[in-house]
Amino acid sequence: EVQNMINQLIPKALQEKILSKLGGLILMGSLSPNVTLVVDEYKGLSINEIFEASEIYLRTKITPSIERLKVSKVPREKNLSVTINKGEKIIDVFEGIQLIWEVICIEDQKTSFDYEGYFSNEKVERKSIELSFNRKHKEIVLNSYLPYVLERSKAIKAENKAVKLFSLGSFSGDYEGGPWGSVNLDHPSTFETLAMDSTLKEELIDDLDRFVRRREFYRRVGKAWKRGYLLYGPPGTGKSSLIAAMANYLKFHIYDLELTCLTSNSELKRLMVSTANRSIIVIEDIDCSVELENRGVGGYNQSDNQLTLSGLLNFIDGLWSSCGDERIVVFTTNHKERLDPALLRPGRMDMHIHMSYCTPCGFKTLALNYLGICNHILFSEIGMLLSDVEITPAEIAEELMKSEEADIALARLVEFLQKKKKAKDGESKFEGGNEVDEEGTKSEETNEGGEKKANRKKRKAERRKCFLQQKTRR
Ligand SMILES: Nc1ncnc2c1ncn2[C@@H]1O[C@H](COP(=O)(O)OP(=O)(O)OP(=O)(O)O)[C@@H](O)[C@H]1O
Repeated sequence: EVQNMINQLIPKALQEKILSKLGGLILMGSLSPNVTLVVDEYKGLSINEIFEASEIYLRTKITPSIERLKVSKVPREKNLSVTINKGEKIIDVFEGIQLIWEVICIEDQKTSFDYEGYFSNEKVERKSIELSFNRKHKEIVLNSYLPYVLERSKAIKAENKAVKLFSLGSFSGDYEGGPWGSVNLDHPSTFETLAMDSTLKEELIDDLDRFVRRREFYRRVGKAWKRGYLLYGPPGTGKSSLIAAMANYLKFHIYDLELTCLTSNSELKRLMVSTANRSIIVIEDIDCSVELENRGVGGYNQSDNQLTLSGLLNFIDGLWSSCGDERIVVFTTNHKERLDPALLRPGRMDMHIHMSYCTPCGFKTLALNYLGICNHILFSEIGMLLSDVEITPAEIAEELMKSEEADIALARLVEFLQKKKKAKDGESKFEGGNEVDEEGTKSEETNEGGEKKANRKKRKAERRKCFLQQKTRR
């Protein structure tokens, strides 16, 4: 009754003010046993992170009894967003404590003056979320429950995030990524579909998991929160597919850093600082991207007017990596043996990952991906042939795509592998007779392949540059 009288006589806002002035000491017992936290949408001009997190968290707590929901979708977001409407209440339980959430919307008048001094009143909606619970649980709510809501919302956000591929020159029309243009990645590659050594795959997944959960560790030991991977192996063994699988697994955006588009360290720095946290910076074909070796490797030439390997490495290890969080850098190469020792030095790239020719185990993953089968009478023959010849997963994938019938596709694959084996047997006989000559020819072939690739990359870079220039002119 006393409580009712107080409620009738003193407005709620005034009650709260008195309570806070008295430190809540005197009237606490006689007033409501509940306390309400008001979470406004904005704090000044900035969005209130707790509001944002609560909204996301409450989406997962929607029950069938809720009558009014709001649904929306923003451009480029994959999923619809369903939230509770104003006035609706949601009950949550945390460590046995009952918590009541309510969405509140208050219409307000906003007075503004235009440049001629006329003022106008416009109606604005102020949104807030209220959280009520028994006041004796205040400490638990503030110290455990709200941090939990923040953590959960972060995870939910990450799950729903559309992974993007940022590159120089592939503009989607928006400039949110600064000099980078972006498209949704939509690459279907995942660790499940990736044909690679299963132990290595597990090691890599563990490494990534450890990396993302060690924010405190990196802070404690004073290391920038970044990880470097070097992927090496012949073309078509899945290096790009692995990068896509990593991005899909972590929900990190990819920045495809094409070094051949750049001319100086300062340009590189500008691009690197405009990359976002929780992203993977990819530098493909580092051995033939730019002639870094001729540009002052090892720190002799630190000029900002040139692009140097030392400039790149110093920046990755130095200032840039400490400007942000959760950075992953991936270098790929088809020729690890051609890399500058500075890149291979211990501590530079945390993990060297060899993407090999297709193994019998990798083949089983591909057969499951492409034909939907886990076993077949031809598997053992294919396994034996694969141990004899060097075939990339890309080649196997191409063969498996030639028929939807597993029997036909596998029979064709056997034929294909047998042909390869015959060719290889013939080659090795030939090699036996002309050992010295062949070695020379072989290394020339490899060099030629490398040069061809370098030329291809140069042409691609030229095209990108042209595109960028046109874009700037427009
Ligand atoms: N290990 C793999 N697992 C599953 N599919 C693969 C694998 N390797 C290659 N493929 C298939 O072959 C295609 C080409 O492979 P990918 O581009 O990933 O190879 P890469 O090693 O990056 O080649 P490059 O060195 O020429 O860039 C992929 O789109 C995929 O379909």
